[in-house]
Amino acid sequence: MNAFEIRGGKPLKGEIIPQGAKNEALQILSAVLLTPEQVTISNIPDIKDVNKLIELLGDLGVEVNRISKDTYQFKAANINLDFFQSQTFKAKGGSLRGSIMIVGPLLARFGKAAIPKPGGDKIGRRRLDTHFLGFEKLGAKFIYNAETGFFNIDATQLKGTFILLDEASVTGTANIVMAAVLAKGTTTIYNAACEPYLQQLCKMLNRMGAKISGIGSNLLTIEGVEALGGTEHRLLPDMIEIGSFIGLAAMTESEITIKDVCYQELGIIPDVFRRIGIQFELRGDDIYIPAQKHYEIDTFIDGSILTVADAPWPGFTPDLLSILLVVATQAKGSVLIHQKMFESRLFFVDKLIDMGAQIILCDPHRATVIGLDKRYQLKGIEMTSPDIRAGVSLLIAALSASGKSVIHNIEQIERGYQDIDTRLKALGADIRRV
Ligand SMILES: CC(=O)N[C@H]1[C@@H](OP(=O)(O)OP(=O)(O)OC[C@H]2O[C@@H](n3ccc(=O)[nH]c3=O)[C@H](O)[C@@H]2O)O[C@H](CO)[C@@H](O)[C@@H]1O
Ligand SMILES: C=C(OP(=O)(O)O)C(=O)O
Repeated sequence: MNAFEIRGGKPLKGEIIPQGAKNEALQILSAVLLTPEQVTISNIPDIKDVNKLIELLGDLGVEVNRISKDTYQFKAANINLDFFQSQTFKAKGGSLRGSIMIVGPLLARFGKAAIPKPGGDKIGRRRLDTHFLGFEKLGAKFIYNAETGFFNIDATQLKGTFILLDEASVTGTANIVMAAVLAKGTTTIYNAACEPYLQQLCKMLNRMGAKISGIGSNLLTIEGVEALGGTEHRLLPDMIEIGSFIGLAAMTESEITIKDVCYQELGIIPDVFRRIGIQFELRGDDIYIPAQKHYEIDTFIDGSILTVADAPWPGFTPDLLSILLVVATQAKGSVLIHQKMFESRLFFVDKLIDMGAQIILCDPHRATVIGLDKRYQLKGIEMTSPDIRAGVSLLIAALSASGKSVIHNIEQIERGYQDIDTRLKALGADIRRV
């Protein structure tokens, strides 16, 4: 297992280009299964999760052609439906949460699918009810085989209907949309997730011939069509990477420019970092963060302690809460971080406490951070990354800390951040793989 060794406490400087969005990539790649025609996708990040899904598509019979570093052509003309029952599929599909999103397109196009219990981060219970309830509403039947660990799903002809989602699940909405585009009649999805990556998916599907309206809202209407054709699609920059780099700059007192961020797609993210006290400017479509010694956490208007909580889009994404928490440890003031969606994502704060941060873990969902205002520097330690975003938060903490830190289990970080050590080194970070 690889680890990063970091010698922190050095300011960084320079420009960084965010990678294409991991979570958009997983939706968009699944959608190539909806057509026998060619789909070209660009700005694909070269990261573990995405590469695993591309490999899985290849195993299913999709012709995969890498035409440049970040651009691929896909052609799902001949799909091998028997691959579903194989142990290879079980192992590969089971290790990647995003693999659940191949079910919607396969049901839509072939009337059947199977899926092993999917993986992803161990950040609390992660149910899939929304996906399954949605498919069932469209007419699919599920059989779970406890012995093999597979869900087998059958649907001779999906039929459009009204679906009120039990929660605004991101991958759930994407999956149901992909199932509904080829269903007979009209599907209405209420309480749909509406984050930018889903909007991107719906726009791409419309370019392929689908009829989806209400894009960007929580009420999607999908008129089923007979077939979809090929298209070209470019992924947005990864907004979680962008947020991570804003946090990195503040914590390490660095002057950093984040290039081509597609600012209009970042929603409330910049405002939340501003409320933590971080200053930055929009220059064209770049975010410029000056080196800043101190930053002060805002209070609510009535003077009470600021709370930052996650919420379905356009609320603040849960994937940036761990990063915000780390950044708050060196701010002036206090903040309550409330992770509502996931119940095991805050336990990594014990490592930050070991490094010298002042944090009270109130319960599995809430942590109060008492900012040090840089009175004391965090100190480097040896630690293990429990999940992708905690991993990057610890990396940011280590880069700001005095002395040496070692972060183990960096596979977790690398499933979502491309060449992170090389890109940080280019900014002047002292980081090496051991
Ligand atoms: C591959 C991928 O795209 N993963 C993202 C996707 O996961 P994913 O699509 O798996 O997450 P969901 O949106 O389904 O839900 C995430 C968690 O939030 C809870 N929940 C969700 C909606 C809601 O209204 N109330 C609520 O409590 C769910 O029970 C679940 O525990 O969206 C999550 C929420 O933005 C992100 O953290 C993941 O990075
Ligand atoms: C939790 C995440 O990913 P996944 O849903 O793949 O576990 C994430 O990207 O922060």
